[in-house]
Amino acid sequence: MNFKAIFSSSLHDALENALHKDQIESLIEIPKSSNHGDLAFPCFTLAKQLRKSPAFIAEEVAKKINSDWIKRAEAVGPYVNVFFNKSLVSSEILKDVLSADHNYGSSTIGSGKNIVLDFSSPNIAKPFSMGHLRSTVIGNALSNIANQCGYNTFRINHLGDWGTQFGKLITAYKKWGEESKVAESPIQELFKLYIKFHEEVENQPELDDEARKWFKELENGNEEATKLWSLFRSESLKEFQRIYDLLGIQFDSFNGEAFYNDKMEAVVEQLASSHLLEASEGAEVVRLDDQDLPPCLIRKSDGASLYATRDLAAGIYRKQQYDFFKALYIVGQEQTVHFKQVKGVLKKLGYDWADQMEHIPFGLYLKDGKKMSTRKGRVVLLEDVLKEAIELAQKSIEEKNPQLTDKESIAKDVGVGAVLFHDLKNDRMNNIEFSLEDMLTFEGETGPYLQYSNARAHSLLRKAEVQSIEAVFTHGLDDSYSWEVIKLINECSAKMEKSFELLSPSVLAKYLIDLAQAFNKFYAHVKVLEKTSDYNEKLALVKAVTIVLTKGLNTLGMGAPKQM
Ligand SMILES: NC(=[NH2+])NCCC[C@H](N)C(=O)O
Repeated sequence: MNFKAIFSSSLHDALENALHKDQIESLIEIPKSSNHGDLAFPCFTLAKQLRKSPAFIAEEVAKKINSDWIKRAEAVGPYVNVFFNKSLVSSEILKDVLSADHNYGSSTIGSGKNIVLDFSSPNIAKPFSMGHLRSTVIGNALSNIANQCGYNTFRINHLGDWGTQFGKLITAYKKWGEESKVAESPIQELFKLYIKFHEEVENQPELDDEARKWFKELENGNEEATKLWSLFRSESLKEFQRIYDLLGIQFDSFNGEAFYNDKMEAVVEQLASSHLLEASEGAEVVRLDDQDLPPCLIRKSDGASLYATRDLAAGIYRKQQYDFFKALYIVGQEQTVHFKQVKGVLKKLGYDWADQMEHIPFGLYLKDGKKMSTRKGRVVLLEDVLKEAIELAQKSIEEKNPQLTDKESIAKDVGVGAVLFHDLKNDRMNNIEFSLEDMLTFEGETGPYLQYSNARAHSLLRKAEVQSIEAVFTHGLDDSYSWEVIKLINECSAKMEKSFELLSPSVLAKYLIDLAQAFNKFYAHVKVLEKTSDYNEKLALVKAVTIVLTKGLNTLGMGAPKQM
């Protein structure tokens, strides 16, 4: 139900075409205090046009407002304030929600359009960093939000599984590596080897040449190199998969950088034949001075390809494969220049669709105000974080609700949800202070608070012991607490769309907090289980809250347990 459209259409009739409908709609305001109505129309623009005082016009217009949905219109100074017919409107909205059920909130604005999301994309043989966590969580939520808006999505994990570092790793593994250790804890061992390489190279610079040679071998398909590389890759993937399983996140493709190994030559040739490739200190680059960007390095002096070369090939491949409406790259802000360069080069090749590629950056995780990094000892391993969150959730359930049957899976939903929500409620560009305690409290703007509100609504429905709620409402709800909840429920699909438009899950996250807060106020003031004449309506509202909260939580990538 579109409140603004109802009001503006009624205003349009009242104003006898003095203003255009769109113009009216853009002028309508939501009053700060609900004492001033649900919507208000300021009469200044009209006053100028008609050369009468705004207050006089407000009086005239208020008298002419006439709609079944609107209970009362009153002039207050220069404003026309309207109050909607709460019982009529709420019955209508509740009918909508109950009949749409879990489809409520979905829309079709994106139907027939494809969105490619490149997210998570950790680097093989390196720990999964907090930055990768943010990319994973934000990318997953954006993909779900896009689906709710009707878009088709393709979720791609662009694994960092190619590049000169694999030459280093092969060199180090051949010198110091042990197969059994790598099999036991692959990423830890491989990362150690990588660090050892960097220590040793200080005194033995020839190691660098060896590493370069091995990467060349790898690029040329040498059997030994390829075998080692696939071992590193598959062992690392196993570890990453454990994290994805914990998070409940899936991908459509794990085509990482290596996938483009046989697709880069074509791009390089195209660049050459378009006379875009220039020699620079033995390497080959594309100059982007005209875009105020540093040159994009395409090929090193030894012929090896680069990160950017692979992203160029990937961009072209994805356009062909998915004919995307948008290609989103959910990657930390430190790669801003890189993505500008990739787009810049593609545009120079005449690919105007490069404008449909969008880098979606995000801020850092901080610990005690400093960047949480994998290098300087401030490393926090993600799997440990998630496991600790789950354990803490389990303890709290054990204390609060020891008789629950499904404790383990609920603890997982709550623990993981806490970590996810702590991230997603922030505007994505903000830095986030990492604190497990803050994440896991049941009060304030947290994941557990949302999940708990939803579980509380479910528990009311269980206690009411009704088989099903009939969507036939004879009374309607007309108290102010229900009304606040109803108005929020009605915003569900608009919030989904806004979240996608701004490519920010925080819009949805904040909306869910508002809804949970309004519901908890309702719960505190309205005796839901008292068999009043509007008993059925109250239960319908509670049911509608569970539908919207569950939809919202799932869209953010969180579980929505019915009990906790
Ligand atoms: N198409 C891309 N470049 N995606 C992002 C890759 C992120 C990269 N593996 C990193 O960890 O920094």
